[in-house]
Amino acid sequence: MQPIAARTLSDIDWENWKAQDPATLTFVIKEDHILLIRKKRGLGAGKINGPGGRLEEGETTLECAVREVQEELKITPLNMAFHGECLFQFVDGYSIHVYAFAASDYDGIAEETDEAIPLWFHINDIPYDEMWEDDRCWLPLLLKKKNFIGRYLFDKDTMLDYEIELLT
Ligand SMILES: COc1nc(N)nc2c1ncn2[C@H]1C[C@H](O)[C@@H](COP(=O)(O)OP(=O)(O)OP(=O)(O)O)O1
Repeated sequence: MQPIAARTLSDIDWENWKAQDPATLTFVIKEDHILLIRKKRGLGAGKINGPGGRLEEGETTLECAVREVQEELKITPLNMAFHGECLFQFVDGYSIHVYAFAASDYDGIAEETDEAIPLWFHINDIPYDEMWEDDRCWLPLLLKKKNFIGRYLFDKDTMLDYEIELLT
C-alpha cells in the first residue's frame, strides 16, 4: 500500500478509482430507533457504527450486508433497501467502497458477539461524536430514505474533504 499525497478530493483521479475492498453497512431502523454497534475489532474498532464488513469472494453486496449483521449481532435484517455508496480514500493508500443499506425489521434478538456490542438509539439522538466523521454527512440522508453517493478523503480518523451527490 503506497501513501498518496492528496489533501483534497480534487487531488484524486475518481474516474479510474477502484477501492481495495468492497464492504457494506446496514442500519436497522424500527419505530424511531436505530440499531448501531460498538465495534470491537477491524477498521474503526472502538467506534460506534452500523454492523457491516468486507465482501467475501462471490458474494453480492446484499448477501454481504445480511451475513455481516447475522455474524455481528445474531439477528437477520428484513426488508433491506439499498441507499447509497461511500467511497473512502485514506492518505496511507488504503481505500474501501462501502454500500449502505437500511432494514425496517429483523428476526431474532440482537446480542453481543466477539465483533460487536448492539446499541439502540432514538433517531434524534444518534451519537455522531463517537462515530466516523463522515456519518454526520450521509446518515441523515439514509434516515430520510434518500439515495446518495459520496466521496471522502481521510487521514487516519480525520476527514480532510468530502462531497455528496443526491441521486433521484
Ligand atoms: C472512513 O469512514 C468510514 N465510515 C463509516 N461509517 N464506516 C466505515 C468507514 N470506513 C470503513 N467503514 C466500515 C465499512 C465496514 O462495515 C467496516 C470495515 O470492515 P471490517 O474491518 O469490519 O471488515 P470485516 O470483514 O468484518 O473484518 P473482520 O471480520 O476480519 O473483523 O467499517
